[in-house]
Amino acid sequence: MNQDSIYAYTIPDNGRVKLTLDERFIRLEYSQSLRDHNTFPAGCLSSVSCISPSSFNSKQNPSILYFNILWAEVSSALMSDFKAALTIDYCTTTEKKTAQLQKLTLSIDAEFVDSCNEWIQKLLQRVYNASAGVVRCKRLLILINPFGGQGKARAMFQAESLPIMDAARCKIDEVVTKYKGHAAEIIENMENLEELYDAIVCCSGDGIPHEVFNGLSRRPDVKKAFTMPVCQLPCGSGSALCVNLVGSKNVSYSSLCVVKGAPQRMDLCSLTQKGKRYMTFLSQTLGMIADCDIGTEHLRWMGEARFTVGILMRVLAKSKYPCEISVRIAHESRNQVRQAYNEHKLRPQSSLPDQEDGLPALKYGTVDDDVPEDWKTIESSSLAIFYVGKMPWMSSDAMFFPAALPRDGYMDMVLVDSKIPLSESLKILTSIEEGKHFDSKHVHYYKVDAYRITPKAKSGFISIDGESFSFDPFQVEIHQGLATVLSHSPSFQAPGV
Ligand SMILES: Nc1ncnc2c1ncn2[C@@H]1O[C@H](COP(=O)(O)OP(=O)(O)OP(=O)(O)O)[C@@H](O)[C@H]1O
Repeated sequence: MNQDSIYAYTIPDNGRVKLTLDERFIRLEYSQSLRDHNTFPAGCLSSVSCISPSSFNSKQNPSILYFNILWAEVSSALMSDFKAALTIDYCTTTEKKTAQLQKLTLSIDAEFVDSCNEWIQKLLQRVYNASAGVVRCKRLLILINPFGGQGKARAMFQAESLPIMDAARCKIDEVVTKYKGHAAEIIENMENLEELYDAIVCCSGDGIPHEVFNGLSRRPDVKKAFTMPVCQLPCGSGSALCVNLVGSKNVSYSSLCVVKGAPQRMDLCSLTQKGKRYMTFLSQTLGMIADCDIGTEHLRWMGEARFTVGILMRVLAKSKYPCEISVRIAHESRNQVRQAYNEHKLRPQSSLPDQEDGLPALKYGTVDDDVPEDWKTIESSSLAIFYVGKMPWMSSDAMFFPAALPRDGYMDMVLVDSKIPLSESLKILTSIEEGKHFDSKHVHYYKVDAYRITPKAKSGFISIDGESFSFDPFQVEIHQGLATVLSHSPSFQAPGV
């Protein structure tokens, strides 16, 4: 027998199955009699149900992608007829990035238990690629916001995520947040956080990751704290962190990606306002978008649709938001932004500057200091959209920043004036889903590394990572690769520019 192959038997009909470790998947070959009768192993109702469509070779030779495999083991208790049970826990996945937990149970001859265990060790090395930083049996701190989204976060976690994490032998500690700010407190104050857990999983919208990054920034050993990977299960009305890292709003598929994720560095920004310093990982906005985000709380029951409805109402009303923006622009024209995107996309993770001890010093001071002389100042009495983002998708139907990259050291800034024709505003609005507004001449798209915004209206909304902030001037600057996220891919799940 090839050492990458083992033989097992289907239960109860005892058909012979050869399982071979291929490059990216286990190949299953059934004996002729099974193929003739079109029967497949228990836990595998048909050839299609036990494979991922992308790895489907033929009906006769189904396969299970290593990425989809959670665990495998041989039971120590012998079954009847001197046989032991081999079980493989895995997920079937679809092209739309949904996942369903499956279990394949086969029997093996008792005399082959040792060689089967050796085969399983080889399998698990491929399933969890340690050299790529993938940790098996992860110890996960799950932070659940019971009110996130439509209040279903806990039930979603229990039903769709926990079975997958259990099957992957993860160690789960669940904490339900009790009040706004609780997640930040937990992260700031937990002793030995970095020794206890392999990742923090936010079972929520984007509010809890925002709190987690701020909690990490307040820990005594900031440098070490920011090596803690953070990720999200999409259980809120806005779950942009997950949409960008996973490319799906399916909780089961996102759970598979948590199990298979490895730490990846990501840029994080500092924001100063009214004498305080905060961390922001996703976005800052004032004007129409903030109005729709914060000003549509009464439409929360609509889920993500509340953003779309809110924007449409304001575009039709030609709402404007006077402000002064001072900005340090790195790439201004569309061509420059495209070129920067393509250069940075290929840059390896190892080229990041070494992180200093403690929270990085602010290169450009705070919002209370003078604006640096080389910044460009834009005064606008008719601005409609001021939106700055660090990730392409702001929600699963809005790719506002198609050129955003995880660690290029820039934020992407979008400015749109309210004076453009209504037809153009509507065109921009309908092209945001696929990021096509990037090419509109009415959209100003910059890559920037720092800016300040001063609202000129008496009242209004400011939204930072989807959280409501005081309607006062604030200043933001980027820290390249400061944070760590847990992701199965080093890139964002967006097509780019
Ligand atoms: N137990 C709690 N009670 C009240 N608020 C809470 C609680 N736990 C967390 N929060 C706060 O709820 C807010 C929204 O959280 P989250 O982002 O998870 O949900 P969401 O419904 O998706 O919201 P959004 O889409 O606006 O981000 C955050 O500010 C968070 O701090």
